[in-house]
Amino acid sequence: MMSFLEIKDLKVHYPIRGGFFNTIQDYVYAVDGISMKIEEGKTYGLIGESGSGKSTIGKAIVGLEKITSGQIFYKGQDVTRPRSRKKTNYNKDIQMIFQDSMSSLDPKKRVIDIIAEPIRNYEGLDKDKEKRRVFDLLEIVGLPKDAIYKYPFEFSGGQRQRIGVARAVACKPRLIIADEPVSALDLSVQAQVLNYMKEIQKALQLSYIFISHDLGVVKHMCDYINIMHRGRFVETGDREEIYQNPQHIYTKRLIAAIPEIDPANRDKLREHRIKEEIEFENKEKDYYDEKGKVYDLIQHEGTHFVAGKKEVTV
Ligand SMILES: Nc1ncnc2c1ncn2[C@@H]1O[C@H](COP(=O)(O)OP(=O)(O)OP(=O)(O)O)[C@@H](O)[C@H]1O
Repeated sequence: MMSFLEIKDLKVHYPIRGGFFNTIQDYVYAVDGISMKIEEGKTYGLIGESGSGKSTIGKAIVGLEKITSGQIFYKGQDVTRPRSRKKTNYNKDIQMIFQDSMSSLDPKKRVIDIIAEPIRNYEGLDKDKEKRRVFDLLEIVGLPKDAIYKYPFEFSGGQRQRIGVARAVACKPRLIIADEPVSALDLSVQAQVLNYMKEIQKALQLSYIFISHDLGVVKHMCDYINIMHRGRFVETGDREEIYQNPQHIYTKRLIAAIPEIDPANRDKLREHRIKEEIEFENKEKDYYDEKGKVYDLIQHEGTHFVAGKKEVTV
């Protein structure tokens, strides 16, 4: 299938200023050369530890973060510069939702105004049609009609996250970038939110970029997974390739860190985790250069790519 969005060699570097004249002393290489292709109806995981650059990629794609270099193509058009985005509907078609629904939803606004905001920005429907659309959206995300005149604080965390999703899908986007959308929620509520996100995906042919630090959470969501470390992809592939046949020492370590629910297996898992930690330390120089930078990706097989020195990965 053809991809509708392509990210090429994206870099976002933040200057670190200091000294008497507040000059640039160095850079944080938050995102340092990542490429992705997004197809319709698919889910892509962006997984890595805190600080690996996941959120920065999401924000750079939706225009909340300035891109240092690289390109974004949408429907074949170069939309890297914000000014070039209008004619392709890029800003309407690519939406982002965040982990903390309490701070991302305006507490002074009622649900109708929160959800209708993008509709007002992009479609300008008359009041009746707008209200009907908001009712439809509430139904899609499983909230009652009377939610419409309430304020965000009147809902639970899981319900607020549904409001965030309703707002994100209000103008029928093609891609939603979901930044840790369930990590602030209880386990049981996490499953509910993930399930309806999947249902909405099917109904609307949506694609997702799903950001998480936890490979366990995204296991059943993602078709493709990009494992991220130090601003770069260390391993990319489809779900089976990553979970069943991980190649990079960092991916192996992340998989070993997935919590074990069954108490009978916990000791075994702890041993496995320690083994992977030792393996990581012993083999680090094969997978990272002398400055600690992740090597370029090399094809392992099919859609499975692994960063490392050639002799290690083939
Ligand atoms: N505005 C900024 N100025 C300077 N450095 C920044 C800025 N925003 C992010 N960073 C740095 O860039 C790196 C990547 O941050 P980012 O938030 O993308 O990571 P993340 O993988 O999403 O982590 P988390 O899961 O904690 O959100 C971090 O080292 C972070 O400290």
